[in-house]
Amino acid sequence: MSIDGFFKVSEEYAANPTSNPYGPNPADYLSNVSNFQIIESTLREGEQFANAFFSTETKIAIAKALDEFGVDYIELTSPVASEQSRKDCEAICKLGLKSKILTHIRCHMDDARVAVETGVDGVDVVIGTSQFLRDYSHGKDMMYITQSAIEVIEYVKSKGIEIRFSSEDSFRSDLVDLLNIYRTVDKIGVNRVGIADTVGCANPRQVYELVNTLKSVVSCDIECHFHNDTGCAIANAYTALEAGARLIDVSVLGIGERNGITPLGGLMARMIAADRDYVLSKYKLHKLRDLETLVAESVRVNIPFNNPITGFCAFTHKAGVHAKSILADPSTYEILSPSDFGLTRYIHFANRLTGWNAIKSRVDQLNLQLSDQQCQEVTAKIKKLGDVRRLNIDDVDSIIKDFHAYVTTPVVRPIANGHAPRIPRNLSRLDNGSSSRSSSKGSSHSKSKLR
Ligand SMILES: CC(=O)SCCNC(=O)CCNC(=O)[C@H](O)C(C)(C)COP(=O)(O)OP(=O)(O)OC[C@H]1O[C@@H](n2cnc3c(N)ncnc32)[C@H](O)[C@@H]1OP(=O)(O)O
Ligand SMILES: O=C(O)CCC(=O)C(=O)O
Ligand SMILES: [Zn+2]
Repeated sequence: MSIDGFFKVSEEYAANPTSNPYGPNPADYLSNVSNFQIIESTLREGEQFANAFFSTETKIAIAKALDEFGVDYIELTSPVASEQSRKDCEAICKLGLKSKILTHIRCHMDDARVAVETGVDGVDVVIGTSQFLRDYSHGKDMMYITQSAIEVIEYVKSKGIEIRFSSEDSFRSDLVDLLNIYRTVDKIGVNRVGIADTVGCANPRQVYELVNTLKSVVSCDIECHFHNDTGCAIANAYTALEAGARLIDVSVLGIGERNGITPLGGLMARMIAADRDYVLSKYKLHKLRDLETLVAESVRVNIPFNNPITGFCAFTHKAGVHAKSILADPSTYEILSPSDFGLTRYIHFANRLTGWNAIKSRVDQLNLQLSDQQCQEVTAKIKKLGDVRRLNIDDVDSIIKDFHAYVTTPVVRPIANGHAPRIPRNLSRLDNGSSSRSSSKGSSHSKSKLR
């Protein structure tokens, strides 16, 4: 069965090699992988990140940057959280952004009354439905939850703005309870229902099943919110879209409660691999790095080294086998193209894992002429020094230049006959690893010559 499936996909791809084998499966009619929207919650969930404090000016700067990036919705902290939160919400509503502005409230009329007065385009209502939260958060039963949901939803709808109802801790809630309340709120006309993996316990299979089941019960859009406690937040978001959810909650760098939620950049990476045209048509990916830098600085963290897309080594190739192929065709070892994000690809050649193809490329960049065999010889010298210590570009360039000078200088050079060639002293010094020419200047990265 799975072997049949494998051959089928392969044949399709072989027949049309421009199609994307990692993209949405056309046979999956439920999938919204090519039709998703983003609810950007840096200014709500992100404000719940332990290190976050957003001044009004910072909130406005972030909201504008998110709008320029092209997110569909911007979700803001509840206006009842504090007086300044309410004023900031009003101020952001007055910016006239293209993204729709939402605020996030508890399922309570007091919160709803304040929210609708702020000028938001919509209200995201949430209430815990798991036994944990029913016992220890608000202490209400499902009957009470349903009645207050109906009251809040009808009130917000009467104000002519969007309303979403979400169950907090959905994956630890009783399925029958969940489907009953979602069916009820769908009938009274919510714009969206939300599923929230509040504690980050869900795995992709569970996500697929819950979204798929909910899809058969409601006619409105489904939004999903995934915490990343067990590292599944991006995979769960993608799977939710495959199962028919339409909207995903994200924050810049994934900031939020504990270790946060699905990150905007990581989701972009996942989605562009699936449907590049759709993602490029909607989102200004060249702005991602500046957006992440803005948020990282305001919450005083670094962008992680292994961040999708913007991590410092996200487009750096090192091993000789990889470098050779990348130089010939970047698709060999890249599923994402750095140029889609306004970024550059690097080949890291100053190390002992390098190969002669990468070194030949460096020789060309230095405008030197060495034969393939000479490149192999100089690569061996680089590896020798790389066995002894960490290298940088200056080390490699010196070895190459010295070798080049040696092989191109017309001096008498005894070769072969069982005798070792006479090596200039400086190269010999480098070979035994005692060079005093190591420089702290320059990184050990070189721009890929191709592209
Ligand atoms: C999973 C999530 O991230 S949900 C979003 C979380 N967001 C926030 O908490 C926003 C920031 N929060 C705040 O500023 C404050 O918690 C406030 C203003 C909302 C409430 O503050 P306080 O009244 O001092 O209550 P406190 O925070 O101690 O407790 C939460 C209260 O909300 C109630 N509550 C919790 N969830 C809900 C809900 N979904 N719907 C209605 N009421 C709720 C609890 O019963 C509790 O009220 P109680 O003390 O009368 O029992
Ligand atoms: O409103 C929602 O859907 C999600 C609320 C939240 O942050 C969570 O449950 O983790
Ligand atoms: Zn959350």
